[in-house]
Amino acid sequence: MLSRQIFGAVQRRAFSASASQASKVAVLGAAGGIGQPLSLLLKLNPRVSELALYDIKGGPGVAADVSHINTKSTVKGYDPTPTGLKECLTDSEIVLIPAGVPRKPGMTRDDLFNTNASIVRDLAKAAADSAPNANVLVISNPVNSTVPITAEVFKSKNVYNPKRLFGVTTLDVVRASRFISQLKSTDPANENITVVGGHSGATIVPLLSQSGYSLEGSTLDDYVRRVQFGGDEVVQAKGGAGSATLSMAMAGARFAESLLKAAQGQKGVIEPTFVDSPLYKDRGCEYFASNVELGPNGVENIHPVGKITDHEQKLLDVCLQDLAKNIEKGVKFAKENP
Ligand SMILES: NC(=O)c1ccc[n+]([C@@H]2O[C@H](COP(=O)([O-])OP(=O)(O)OC[C@H]3O[C@@H](n4cnc5c(N)ncnc54)[C@H](O)[C@@H]3O)[C@@H](O)[C@H]2O)c1
Ligand SMILES: O=C(O)C[C@H](O)C(=O)O
Repeated sequence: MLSRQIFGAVQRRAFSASASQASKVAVLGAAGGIGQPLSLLLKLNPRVSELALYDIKGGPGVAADVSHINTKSTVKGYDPTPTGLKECLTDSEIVLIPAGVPRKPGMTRDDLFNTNASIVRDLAKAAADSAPNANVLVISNPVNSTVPITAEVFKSKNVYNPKRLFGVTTLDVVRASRFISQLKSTDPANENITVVGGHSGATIVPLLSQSGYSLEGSTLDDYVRRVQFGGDEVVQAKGGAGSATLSMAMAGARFAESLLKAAQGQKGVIEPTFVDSPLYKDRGCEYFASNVELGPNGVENIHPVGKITDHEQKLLDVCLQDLAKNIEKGVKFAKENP
């Protein structure tokens, strides 16, 4: 009885409000380090009515396990075949993609490109064919390049809708908020630090000044570095067994929840995300992460970066140079390897 009360309270805290609308959510890579806890969190979300789990290995097993949780949604695991993938994707409102290999110590996210680019390309092809109107949430790294790859695939099949493609950068904001709360002894739940740019190293630009903080000198440098290289902290600590999975699952579930809230009519839902953006196209960046208001059609309004300090401007200038190269690499790959 007590455990039911505790579970209910946790569930209500994690996902407020109930859903009236049917929402099928698919996870591609559902048996992985991120995929499993992400599937668990989605099963706890009352806004999800149907959970579709696909992996090249172990999808049905994860689905059987998660399906015993006593929430209303149905859960199905699909066989690792083209038909299984097609059925998993069909009628999905949201498709989350955490499929691909994670980093080991000493690797950059770009070092994952050779393996993950083709995995994401092939899953994007299947999504473009079977779920062309879904919101596609790319988690697989390097996000700065896998999002452009996904866009090129959708463009090649004439179904690209820039309002429905998202690189998931939520974890950067989660970290930036947590790390400032540790420095300032505040409640991290009340922190929401804006982070713009992309999702790797110097392309991750926290804008502390916009939350009224003014760290100086090495405290500022250390903070920025920790946000930019928070992923490496986890990769090091796991010592070869992968990268962030649990915090990422929370971040991915939060982003999916925000999209569902917006789709179900809630106004003013804002999340940071890496999208097709007008902000820095003139600097070679077709895609850029900033705060984005979500709506029933996906992207509703892309917020500009706004007022920043000279220090933040310098970080942004470095970011844009790296980001343009990462984006170009993804576009080139997709065009040369259709
Ligand atoms: N965006 C972010 O903030 C963020 C955060 C953490 C990790 N990541 C990235 O997410 C990816 C996954 O990380 P992980 O720790 O879950 O890795 P993992 O190896 O634990 O899991 C990956 C899963 O993908 C599956 N997979 C591989 N190819 C597939 C395909 N073609 N179709 C379907 N499934 C396939 C594997 O079988 C495996 O179950 C990595 O690229 C990692 O770098 C991104
Ligand atoms: O660091 C990684 O490789 C995984 C992820 O992008 C992260 O930020 O934790």
